[in-house]
Amino acid sequence: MMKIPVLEIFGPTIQGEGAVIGRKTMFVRTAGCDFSCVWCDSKFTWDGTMKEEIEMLLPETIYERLQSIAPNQFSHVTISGGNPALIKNLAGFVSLLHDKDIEVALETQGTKFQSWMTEIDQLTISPKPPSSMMTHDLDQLDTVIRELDPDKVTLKVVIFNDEDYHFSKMIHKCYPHIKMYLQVGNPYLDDTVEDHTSRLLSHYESLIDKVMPDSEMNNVYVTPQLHTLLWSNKKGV
Ligand SMILES: C[S@@+](CC[C@H](N)C(=O)[O-])C[C@H]1O[C@@H](n2cnc3c(N)ncnc32)[C@H](O)[C@@H]1O
Ligand SMILES: Nc1nc2[nH]cc(C(=O)O)c2c(=O)[nH]1
Ligand code: SF4
Ligand SMILES: [Mg+2]
Repeated sequence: MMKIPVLEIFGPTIQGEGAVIGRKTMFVRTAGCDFSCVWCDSKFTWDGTMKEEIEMLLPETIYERLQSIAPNQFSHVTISGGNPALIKNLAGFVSLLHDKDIEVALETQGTKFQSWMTEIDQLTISPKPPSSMMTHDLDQLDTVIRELDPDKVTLKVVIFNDEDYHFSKMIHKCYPHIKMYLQVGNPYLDDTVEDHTSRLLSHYESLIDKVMPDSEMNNVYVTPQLHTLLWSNKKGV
């Protein structure tokens, strides 16, 4: 079986984002991304600063590591990155987890489709808004979304400003049948910032204030990143 480039294995913790926010889960974070968002909270997955720490691991080894740090303490694993959708051979890992009765979630930005993605229980696609300084190829996004079961997919757009909000509305209009999460952007990537919780909550409140009067956004979920409210942008939580 093929090996997977892994940068972090941690948990149990709460899933801080999206459709299963609050769910007790383990995280497996893969290395490498095809984007370089200016506000990426996991830059170490692609900027080269941690390249010595990347381990090429077999699915069985990742499972053993998960069990050794949290023996029988989980029934859910979230795969994030970087962009785990760059990896051609995650099928074996996903089916190994399913064989053990473990649910599997995946975080990706929607630039690549792999056949194993149809096996994921909760797939979050997070198209990148203008503030990221990335230009999302919307045809590519559409190709990925068309391959997936709408009931297992959610969209999650990170919002820092009005342009991002407009972008989220455009995406929501294109895919009204897919659940849409608006997630407030975290500008405090240095986790030593003072008062991060009250600052983040006030950004969250501003986003709520934007959405509530908007009759075109009656079907959306508006969330903070729960883990950053608690722990700022600390690694490994
Ligand atoms: C680090 S990314 C990894 C998965 C994939 N590359 C993606 O972007 O969807 C995980 C999630 O964190 C979100 N994210 C990254 N930086 C953020 C920030 N500064 N504030 C809020 N959300 C952020 C991304 O949009 C994505 O939904
Ligand atoms: N607790 C927690 N929840 C998360 N949800 C998505 C995360 C990610 O980095 O993809 C993340 C993360 O890094 N930590
Ligand atoms: S796509 Fe995800 S991992 Fe890649 S740079 Fe953007 S936020 Fe970071
Ligand atoms: Mg994160």
